[in-house]
Amino acid sequence: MASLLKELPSMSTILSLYASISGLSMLIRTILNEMIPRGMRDLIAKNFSDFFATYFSSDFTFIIEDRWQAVENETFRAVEVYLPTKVGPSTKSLLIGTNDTNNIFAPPKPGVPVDVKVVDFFQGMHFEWTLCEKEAKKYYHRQKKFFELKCKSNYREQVMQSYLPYISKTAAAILNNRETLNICTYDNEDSTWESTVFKHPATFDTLAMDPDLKKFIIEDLDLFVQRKDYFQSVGRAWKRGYLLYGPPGTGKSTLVAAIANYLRFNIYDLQLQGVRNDAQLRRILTSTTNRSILLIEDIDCSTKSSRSRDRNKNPKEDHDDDDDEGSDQLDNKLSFDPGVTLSGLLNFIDGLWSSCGDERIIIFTTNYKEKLDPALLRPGRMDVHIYMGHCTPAAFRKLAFKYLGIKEHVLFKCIEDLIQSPVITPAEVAQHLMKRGEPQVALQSLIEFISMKEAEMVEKNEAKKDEQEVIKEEVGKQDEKQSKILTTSAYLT
Ligand SMILES: Nc1ncnc2c1ncn2[C@@H]1O[C@H](COP(=O)(O)OP(=O)(O)OP(=O)(O)O)[C@@H](O)[C@H]1O
Repeated sequence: MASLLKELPSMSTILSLYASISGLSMLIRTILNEMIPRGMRDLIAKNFSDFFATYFSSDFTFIIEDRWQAVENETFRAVEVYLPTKVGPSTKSLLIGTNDTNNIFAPPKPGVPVDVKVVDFFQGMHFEWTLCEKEAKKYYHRQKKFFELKCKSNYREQVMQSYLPYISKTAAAILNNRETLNICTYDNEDSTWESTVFKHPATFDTLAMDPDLKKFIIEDLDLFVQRKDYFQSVGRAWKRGYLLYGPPGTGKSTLVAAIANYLRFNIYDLQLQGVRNDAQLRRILTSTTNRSILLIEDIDCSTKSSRSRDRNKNPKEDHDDDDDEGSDQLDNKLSFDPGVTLSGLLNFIDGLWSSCGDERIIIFTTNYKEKLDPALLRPGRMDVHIYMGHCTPAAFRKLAFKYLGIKEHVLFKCIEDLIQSPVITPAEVAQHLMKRGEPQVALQSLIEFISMKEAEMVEKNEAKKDEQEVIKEEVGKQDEKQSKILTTSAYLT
């Protein structure tokens, strides 16, 4: 111990060493202050402190689950779109595949496999992403997916303020420029939306319909996507409902395809028949993503009309129906499934659940608007009602150009005269124009078809007239009989 104390430097040596170090540091500081400008000095100091803070900072993990408070988590969706673009050499495996069933040569798209680390750099920060899966507690619940984002804990603020908004923006740009759209149908067994590539060639340009109506729809869609702030300021959900009605083959489905292609929105095609109850309907609807179209075709088959078909099966229901005839019947069960109500559906359209999700288009189609429940037609429910009617001369010219590549023909005048009255649908016109050979052959066959349909219609109308005459005569006879009875009873009293 004594020898150890002897080896220690003396107090005066320590003091003189301290004096020399502080003198040297003052000299260095003075030189640096003289030579390096203030801005540069601050930057160096900041980088030094950042480096030490990062180096000694502990790790932090963000968890981004696929659902957020009962709805789809848009942050999860954004990361799902963004992350495959960051798969680099440090990633150990890659998920690849394509859902383009129309094209077996379609190049596979990359995806992020479960439990594989993906590294990303943003503004000098280093991030590690992993997609994880959590087993469902019950066999009929779907597996939960979530992303883990690992970073230094002092990046937290920047992740929230800049990194995640940057990811959302990038994902939106990727989705906007995507080449293919998806159409999704609900798989009841797996309780998920199954998607497949949607490659419908219909556009507003190929759609044969009244030019003013077409212009109106395009302007309405443009206005809708531009008015996020407006919807917020008037306290309405950023949604737009379209009811397309008209006879079969007039282009309702084609218009839906044209809208999807125009807006670059995916389509969720929901068959209400398969939905068990309102709770499931809510789950299905809240698991659709933003910037999408919810399509429910033949909505009339889900309401009053189909229920009346079922009446024959259940006389008790028949009795119930008679009681509330003419009312909104909001709480009546839809016929195909006693668990789904129209009110459940309306709740999502303009009720409390309507605020779930942004930038949604809801489209109902029907061949029989008159059969729809009045509750569905009330102002404010479906914003725009669009009638898709029989083929007009303008629509015919559009189809002729589309199918035959001609703008004029000697037979056009004859066809235009024939279709002044609503006899033929665009689908029927298209069917004839698709015939192989010279345009003359196709147009001739179309003329014959329209003439035949017109003759059929005249015949039907005549038959109807005759029937009405007979009924009128019958009613007249009944009235006469009744008045005789009344006169007799008046005499008797
Ligand atoms: N207005 C139209 N413009 C262009 N093509 C049309 C039009 N209407 C119908 N067609 C053609 O007819 C076919 C059937 O049309 P579509 O399925 O869109 O009719 P729909 O009104 O939806 O019929 P449904 O009520 O039976 O579902 C389409 O494949 C399309 O090629």
